[in-house]
Amino acid sequence: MSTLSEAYRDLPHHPHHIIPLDFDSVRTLPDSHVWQPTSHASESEDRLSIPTVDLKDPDAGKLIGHACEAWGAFQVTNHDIPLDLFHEVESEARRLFSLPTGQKLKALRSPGGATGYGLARISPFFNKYMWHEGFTIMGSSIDHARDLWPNDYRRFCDVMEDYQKKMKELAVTLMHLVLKSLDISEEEISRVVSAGGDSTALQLNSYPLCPDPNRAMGLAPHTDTSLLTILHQSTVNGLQIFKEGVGWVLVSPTNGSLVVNVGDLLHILSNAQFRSVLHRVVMKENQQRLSLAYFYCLPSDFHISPLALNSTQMPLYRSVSVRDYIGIKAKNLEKALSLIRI
Ligand SMILES: C=C1C[C@]23C[C@H]1CC[C@H]2[C@@]12CCC[C@@](C)(C(=O)O1)[C@H]2[C@@H]3C(=O)O
Ligand SMILES: O=C(O)CCC(=O)C(=O)O
Ligand SMILES: [Fe+2]
Repeated sequence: MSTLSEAYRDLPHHPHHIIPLDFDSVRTLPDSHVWQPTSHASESEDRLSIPTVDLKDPDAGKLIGHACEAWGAFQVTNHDIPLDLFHEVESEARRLFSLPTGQKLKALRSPGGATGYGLARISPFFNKYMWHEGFTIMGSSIDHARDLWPNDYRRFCDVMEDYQKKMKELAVTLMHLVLKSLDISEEEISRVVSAGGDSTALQLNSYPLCPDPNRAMGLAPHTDTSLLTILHQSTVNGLQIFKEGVGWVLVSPTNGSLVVNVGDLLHILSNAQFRSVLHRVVMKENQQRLSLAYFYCLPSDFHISPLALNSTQMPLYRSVSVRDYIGIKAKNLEKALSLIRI
């Protein structure tokens, strides 16, 4: 077995970094959740934003290539995924996160597990806790859903399955456009894209209503491990991406558009021509925030190395299996890429 979940199985977490706070029971922000004030690129933040690409534009591939180079992220419109589907997934996510804490803990991610309810995997790297709860799905969600709703789990599973299917199709389309813009041979493109097929994850994120949003952190700065991540954010602001020389730039939700960002695996594959982008979620508004993140990855036994090389370029990264890279990242977080540099 070389599934993605298997790669996470041998990287156990302490329960302190799995079990979220009982958010409903706290009236003031506990000290364990108070972060230093966060900086903003205040002036530029309002003017600058990541590029938007219309997927039906004949130049979409070129535009996506530019966006991945300049920003490591872009928004995509005209993707043909019906708005209703986002609403259905969000409504099921809301149903899950509004369960009583004791009930949610029945689907808790196990210490050596990859799926289920819990804190973000990056939690152990920070000395404060994030104002966040997540639910990770890899393939079928039936086992956890049965534990949560013994008599009424079908709807949740069906909606999540439908969403993952649509996301996979979109991810394949985007991957082809992205890799073509890198001047990679058709053969290599097919090898990478077809390998990605079963190595995906869907993460439901909830940022509950917070008693002191200015001193809390939704999701701490991180890059995704994926090739590409496709994110749907509900109507509430909070996502920021880091742009070199500018600072943190807000990515406002716009109705029906999806945020796509470059992950570490594409960063390696592109020989750093495309950069995995640092992003975080700040607590801006007095509302619960939901997001749906779909990670398109590669199987754990896939050996990844820079492919986008012309005759004069040297590879910047050594070849590494996805399993080993995930292990390096689990120990070193943001230093992982520099640790595999040649
Ligand atoms: C396929 C993935 C991608 C994971 C791990 C695994 C399942 C859950 C994903 C996230 C979701 C939240 C941020 C992140 C940083 C986290 O802590 O868990 C992501 C991580 C990664 O991109 O590394
Ligand atoms: O909630 C968001 O907008 C971002 C979520 C995210 O970065 C992730 O799940 O990796
Ligand atoms: Fe992320």
